[in-house]
Amino acid sequence: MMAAKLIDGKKISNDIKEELKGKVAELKNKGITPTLAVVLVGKDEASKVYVSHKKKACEYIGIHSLSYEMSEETSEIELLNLINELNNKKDVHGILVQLPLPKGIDEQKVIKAIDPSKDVDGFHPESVGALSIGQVGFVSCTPYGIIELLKRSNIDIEGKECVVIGRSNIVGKPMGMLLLRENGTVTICHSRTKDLKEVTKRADILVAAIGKPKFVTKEFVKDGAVVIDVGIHRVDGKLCGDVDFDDVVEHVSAITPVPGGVGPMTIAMLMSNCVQSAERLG
Ligand SMILES: NC(=O)C1=CN([C@@H]2O[C@H](COP(=O)(O)OP(=O)(O)OC[C@H]3O[C@@H](n4cnc5c(N)ncnc54)[C@H](OP(=O)(O)O)[C@@H]3O)[C@@H](O)[C@H]2O)C=CC1
Ligand SMILES: Nc1nc(=O)c2c([nH]1)NC[C@@H]1CN(c3ccc(C(=O)N[C@@H](CCC(=O)O)C(=O)O)cc3)C=[N+]21
Repeated sequence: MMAAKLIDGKKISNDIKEELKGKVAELKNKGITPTLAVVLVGKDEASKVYVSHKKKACEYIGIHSLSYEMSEETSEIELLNLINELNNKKDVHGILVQLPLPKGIDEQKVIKAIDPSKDVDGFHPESVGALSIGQVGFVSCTPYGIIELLKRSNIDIEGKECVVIGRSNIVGKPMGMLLLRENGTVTICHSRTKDLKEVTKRADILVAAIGKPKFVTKEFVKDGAVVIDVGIHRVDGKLCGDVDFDDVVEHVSAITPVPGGVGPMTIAMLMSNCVQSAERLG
């Protein structure tokens, strides 16, 4: 039995937002108002919630947010035209197209249309490429937020066994790249991994991004490991993650809760990327 330390993503994200407020004030003194364009297509309920959180965070920090809500019937061409328009607007510093997009719209094509210098989600192939070869570019907000959570909780990554469950383009893969950049020894698991539990039990730092509620139980976790829960699910009206929190909490040295862990950090890093973009683009 050990006393697990709760990693407070809400508090750490608030610290980051306070720091950003100062930077936004400096930019405004120079006549620059950081501006984020948020594009929401269709009627996905979860997306609406996340987008509203993003707008609220912008307001709090002083970032100007432009909102584009398009119907479920929007065509790919209409969306590409809007992105092109936003690419050409000098006073827009960040463009975010909320995923998932309705069926019939090619997500990769849409992401590719965003000017990489405004790609605050870090999803453009150029941003992904930059991350993988160690060049400057926007980093995907969720994994970037997880690195900040670890650093600000004084958890060392260097030399540690880091295991990521999930290999999506927006979480698992960039997470692996970032942990590698921090000199972790990285393993990425997925649905074809054999003996998943044997692999995850090696982890000093275990990141769960599977998309299955309470999937990770204590059988997956080494005593004293650090567990980061990326998952977010609404089950019986309550939020939970990919980790069975109550089952593992006694066995870990530190863990992120859901809600109040990784989610708020995703938003904070999006804000950080917007400010960075405004600093670069002017
Ligand atoms: N808090 C936040 O800010 C964010 C939270 N999320 C949440 O994080 C979770 C993951 O998101 P995302 O990466 O987009 O999800 P995806 O569904 O795109 O990816 C899930 C990954 O998990 C793997 N997987 C699925 N089942 C198993 C299994 N039984 N054993 C091992 N691996 C498995 C899949 O493997 P394979 O590739 O082989 O199919 C896939 O790589 C979701 O709950 C999502 O809602 C997402 C983004 C941000
Ligand atoms: N282009 C794009 N960029 C994204 O960054 C993106 C996306 N599409 N599509 C969906 C995922 C998911 N995501 C979350 C953001 C905030 C919370 C968040 O704020 N969570 C709160 C609670 C949220 C709630 O109340 O439901 C928490 O965990 O405490 C969660 C998940 C961003 N994503």
